[in-house]
Amino acid sequence: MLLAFDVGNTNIVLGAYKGKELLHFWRFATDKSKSSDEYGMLINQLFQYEGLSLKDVKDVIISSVVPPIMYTLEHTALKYCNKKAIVIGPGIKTGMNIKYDNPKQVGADRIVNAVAAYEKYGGPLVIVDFGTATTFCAISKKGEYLGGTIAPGIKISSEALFQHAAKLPRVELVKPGKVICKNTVSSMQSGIVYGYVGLVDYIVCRMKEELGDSHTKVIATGGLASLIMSESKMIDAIDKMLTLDGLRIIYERNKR
Ligand SMILES: Nc1ncnc2c1ncn2[C@@H]1O[C@H](COP(=O)(O)OP(=O)(O)O)[C@@H](O)[C@H]1O
Ligand SMILES: CC(C)(COP(=O)(O)O)[C@@H](O)C(=O)NCCC(=O)O
Ligand SMILES: [K+]
Repeated sequence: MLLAFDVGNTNIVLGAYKGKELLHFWRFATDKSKSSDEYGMLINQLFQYEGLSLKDVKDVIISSVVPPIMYTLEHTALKYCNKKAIVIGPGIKTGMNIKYDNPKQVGADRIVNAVAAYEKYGGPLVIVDFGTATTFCAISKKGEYLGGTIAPGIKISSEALFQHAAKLPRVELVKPGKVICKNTVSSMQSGIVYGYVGLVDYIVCRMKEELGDSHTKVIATGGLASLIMSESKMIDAIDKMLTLDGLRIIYERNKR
């Protein structure tokens, strides 16, 4: 069994693969104050609940955009799975040519998404990942990582709005159905959700123009993808498991 960790700034998504099959996945908070034993016990409990055993873990692979948690998670893998984790970074074969000024600067999650999406859908591609930040990545027809855009995430944008205005409450992220709204909550929901759809469609539209290929596919992933997809004119499909699948694919390319 392969244990794959996708460590984001808000959540860790953990997947257990048997070959190509995703047996189970779990999502828990990224908590820099948790110890390796606390993560070990958490994972052990999740495994037991599903009738799995940590003894069956053959390898561990980690993609992280949160450097300070890596020592802890690598230690968890060593102590509870008896494995040295494969960490996405220098020395790992991704099979993707990274055209960033400094390839080391690209978030590991963006590269992993790109590898999975190119393998599953082919290029050219735009990938939109709705996480703490919303990232847009462009992949060429021949599978090069060309670069992209980073925007503030939907949740943190809405938090900022309520934190900085005394009379604005925290609102649920849903579509209010109109943009001429007659109360504070709906007005904020309109600004956040429809405003965000505008952001996404504009960036994707420009990316397609820069790519210059009308066959460009647009794939969305991340927690809040479905909320935006339902209004967007530019997103072709949602693939919730993109990052975990990318980890599985990269693992296959680097098997020891
Ligand atoms: N299924 C979901 N429904 C609603 N909100 C979600 C869902 N999953 C994640 N979120 C929210 O979306 C934001 C981004 O989450 P996530 O995709 O896990 O980000 P990251 O990869 O940066 O950790 C978080 O604020 C999280 O609370
Ligand atoms: C842009 C990100 C913060 C997104 O992270 P997430 O929202 O998944 O937590 C992450 O990919 C990152 O830290 N990237 C490094 C900068 C870059 O990709 O250029
Ligand atoms: K992510």
